Amino acid sequence: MASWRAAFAPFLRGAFQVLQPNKAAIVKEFLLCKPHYAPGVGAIRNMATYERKKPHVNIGTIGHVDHGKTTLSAAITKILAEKGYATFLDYASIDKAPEEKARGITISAAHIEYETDNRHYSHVDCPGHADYIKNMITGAASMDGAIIVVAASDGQMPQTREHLLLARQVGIQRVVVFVNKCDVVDDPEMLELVEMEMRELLSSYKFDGDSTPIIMGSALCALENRQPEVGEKKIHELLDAVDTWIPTPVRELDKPFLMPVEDVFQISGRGTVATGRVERGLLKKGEDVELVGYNKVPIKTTVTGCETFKKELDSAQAGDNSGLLLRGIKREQVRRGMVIVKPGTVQPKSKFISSLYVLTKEEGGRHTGFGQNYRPQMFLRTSDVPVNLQHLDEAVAASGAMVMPGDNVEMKGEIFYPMALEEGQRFNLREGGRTVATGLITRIIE
Ligand SMILES: Nc1nc2c(ncn2[C@@H]2O[C@H](COP(=O)(O)OP(=O)(O)OP(=O)(O)O)[C@@H](O)[C@H]2O)c(=O)[nH]1
Repeated sequence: MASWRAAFAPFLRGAFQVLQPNKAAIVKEFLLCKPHYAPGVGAIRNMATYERKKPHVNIGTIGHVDHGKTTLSAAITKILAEKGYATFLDYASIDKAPEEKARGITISAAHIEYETDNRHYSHVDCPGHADYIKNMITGAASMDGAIIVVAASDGQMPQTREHLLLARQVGIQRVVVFVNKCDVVDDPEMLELVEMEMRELLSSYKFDGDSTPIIMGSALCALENRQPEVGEKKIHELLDAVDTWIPTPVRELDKPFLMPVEDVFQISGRGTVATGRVERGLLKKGEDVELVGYNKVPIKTTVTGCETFKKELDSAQAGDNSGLLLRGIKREQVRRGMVIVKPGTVQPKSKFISSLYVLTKEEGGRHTGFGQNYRPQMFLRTSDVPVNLQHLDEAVAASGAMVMPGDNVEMKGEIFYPMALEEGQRFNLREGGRTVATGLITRIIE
């Protein structure tokens, strides 16, 4: 261990010199083996090679604030660590949010690595607080399936519903429900009610409400080694349900490479690393790429290193949670929301036609309608940019017609930056801290 640290000492010192003290502390955390925190960011040097022995799946915990997502994430690593399938991460090392908030930097979702007998997982623990929903969206954007955590003591709450809706919108087909805190609820009727209401809610968001596995347990009991019948046993049941109910996605390996950027880091002496989940294709170390988004002309560069969870990858491929080391690129040139693509395959665009569904008040949306030139924030892959919306039909626009909550409409959109827009892509519109509409790009105009 000592020699390991000694090897890194000059590297760490270099990093600290160029960074503000608070940022330096964060970089130190990345480097001193916190593999759950940023899957693609290690030192990209002298590391083990990642072996693709099991199918890889991206999942995560979603749900209302304080319902137990972080406790459950910690409990999963504890139970799997006993089988040698994970590194045990206690609650404090996963729950970074308060610390990050105090430092005034973006609250991000924490990534955790583990495996079961059948699959290898990257797990993201999404912050539940409504203020952090933006990060939940980008976290969920990289999930293939999710564990929705709902406390038996509260039942479903606003973010239970909002997270489920967003999960649906970012393309998650199946979720598993973990009804947590069952250690403090004795009344079987109350548990039955929570289950029944969750099944109804799932169906209302077009998940399979009848067949979705619902596990009743206690993450805290599992973590604290007590009441194994609601603790450890239920974590095993949950993992079995995840293994069997959430399908291994078919990855689009034969398409041109595309990875939306979730985060960017400067590794002193090495360069800039962009992390994210590869959406499609395959990229080998040494290949040229372009950064598309926010600029009219894509930025050209070469990927000189790929890694996942501090292990080196020969190639980053669809589904991988990766970090890509970009040659000759400054930290400031890369932004969350850009995409890294095979050169020439994606052009930045800003005008499109979309099919929109406007959420009702009951779904957490607006109470009133909106008219011509409505300007909410558009969330697309990992980006969020302001958008201007207009009626397609000029006569309708001239009449001053309003779009009302509950409406399905076709509208023209223009975003304020050229981004990697594609037909068939889903997005969300948000305003004042809530999701107001969900949409689908049906045609690119320009
Ligand atoms: N009694 C009981 N308490 C629990 C259980 N699981 C979590 N808690 C407690 O509930 C509180 C919230 O748990 P967290 O894991 O932080 O909840 P969270 O959903 O991750 O919260 P955010 O990250 O803020 O959205 C903590 O005080 C936990 O100790 C459980 O199974 N039983």
